[in-house]
Order: sequence, then structure tokens, then C-alpha cells
Amino acid sequence: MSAIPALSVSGLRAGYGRGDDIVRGITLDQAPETILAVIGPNGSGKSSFVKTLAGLLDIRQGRVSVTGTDVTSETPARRVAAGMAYVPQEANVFPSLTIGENLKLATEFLRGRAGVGPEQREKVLALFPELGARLKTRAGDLSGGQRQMLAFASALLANPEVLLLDEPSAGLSPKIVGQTMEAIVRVRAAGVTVLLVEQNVAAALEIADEAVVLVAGQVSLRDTAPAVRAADLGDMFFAKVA
Ligand SMILES: Nc1ncnc2c1ncn2[C@@H]1O[C@H](COP(=O)(O)OP(=O)(O)OP(=O)(O)O)[C@@H](O)[C@H]1O
Repeated sequence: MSAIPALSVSGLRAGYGRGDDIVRGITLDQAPETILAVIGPNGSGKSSFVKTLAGLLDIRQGRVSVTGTDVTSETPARRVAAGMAYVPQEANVFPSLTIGENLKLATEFLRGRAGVGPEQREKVLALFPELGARLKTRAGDLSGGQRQMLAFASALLANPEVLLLDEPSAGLSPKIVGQTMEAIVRVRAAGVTVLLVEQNVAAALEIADEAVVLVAGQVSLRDTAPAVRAADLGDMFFAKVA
């Protein structure tokens, strides 16, 4: 691994309200410009983990850093300013606004973040040419796959080091899942580090460099994507955890 991980998480614990911890002591480093897939059974805490990284769930214990900057106590907005962008699973675009308006709004609150502006907009539109051709189309009129591209593009306008994606394939047809995964590969090629939470294990492992398997809020396996593909995930996904 190069000197500074793009994302560094240590001893992370988080939960909802007064409930038990859902994220139960996650530690991991992610090298720059890689795709790390986060997979695991339903309810294992994948979405909660990524929400905690984005600052939407209070950290009870542990630390999170982005390219060496500690963001543990930062608000979600300041995490974006520090280089971490997040695409939630749902409600990730404004359906009544056009593509152009969505992209404009995405940068509205980003003044001060280096590398945000017309040049970044050009770079992002070059990654998603189908968006640039349809700037006046309402986001609500886009297909599921196109909407996902718009959500990625909006997040990338912040010029992030790390892009957090929560189940981008949810609800998409197999063909569109493939196109979405290809788009994620283009994002990595553009120099962005991607943490990809996915239910679609096969699709995620196809494009990931490494993967972690979360079970009951803990890392039960961390390895290269091919090694995780070869592992007996059934045992891990369905084992009873105390
Ligand atoms: N808003 C919430 N309030 C309280 N508990 C929640 C909330 N959201 C999730 N949980 C609980 O946290 C646990 C983990 O859920 P989470 O959605 O993070 O898992 P997941 O691995 O992403 O699951 P899935 O693959 O089904 O989306 C579950 O027990 C769930 O009931």
C-alpha cells in the first residue's frame, strides 16, 4: 500500500439512537484509486457502515480519515469538503429538476473545496457523455440506470478522493447493472477511490480490486476480489453469529 491510504477506518462503532451497536469495530485501510467492495448478508450493517463514513450516523467509537485527514468529528458537509462524497441508495437526485439543474445544485454548497468548478464539470461530463447530451431532461424522466449516472456525476463534481456508493445496482436490470459497473470502473480510472456497498456480489466482485465481507457489523473476511470470489461465502453469509 502507498504511504497514505485514501480511506482509513479504525475501530469504528456506530448505531441508531439508544440501540445496540450495528457497526461493531470495523478497521480497514483502502489504497488510493482502488475499488473496495463491501458485501455481506441482509442486515449485516453495510448501509449503516457507509452512512457512518458519510457522517449520517454518529460515531460511538473509532476514527475515520480521508487521505490522512481525520474527519471523525466532522459534519457530512465538511466530509465532502475533505474529499469524501456519498451517493445514497435512494433519493439521490432531484426528480423535478433537469440534469443541468441537478448538476448546478450539486456544486452550490461546495465553495472552498479545491478543484470544484467548470473544469471539473467538463471532466465529469466527459465520463458520462449521455448526461451532457440531455441537460434539459428532467431527472424524473430518466431510466433507473441514467438516474444512477446523474447521482454519480453530481457526487463527482465535488472532486472527491473517495466516493462512497450504497448499492448502486438496486432495482436495475442485469444489462443496466453491467453498464453501471462499467461507469464505476471509469470513475476509478479517473483517479477516484471507490467504496462500493453491493447486494449484487457477482457484479461487485467483477470490478473490485479487493472486498470485505461484513457479518453482523464486523469484517469477517478481507481479501482480493478473486480470493473472495473463491471463498465459501454461503457459509459466511448464513452462519449464525453470536
Ligand atoms: N434507521 C434505522 N433505525 C434503527 N435501526 C436501523 C435503521 N436502519 C437500519 N437499522 C438496523 O441496522 C441493521 C443493519 O441494517 P443495514 O441496512 O445497515 O444492513 P445492510 O447490510 O445494508 O442490509 P441490506 O443489504 O438489507 O440493505 C439492521 O438490523 C437494521 O434493522
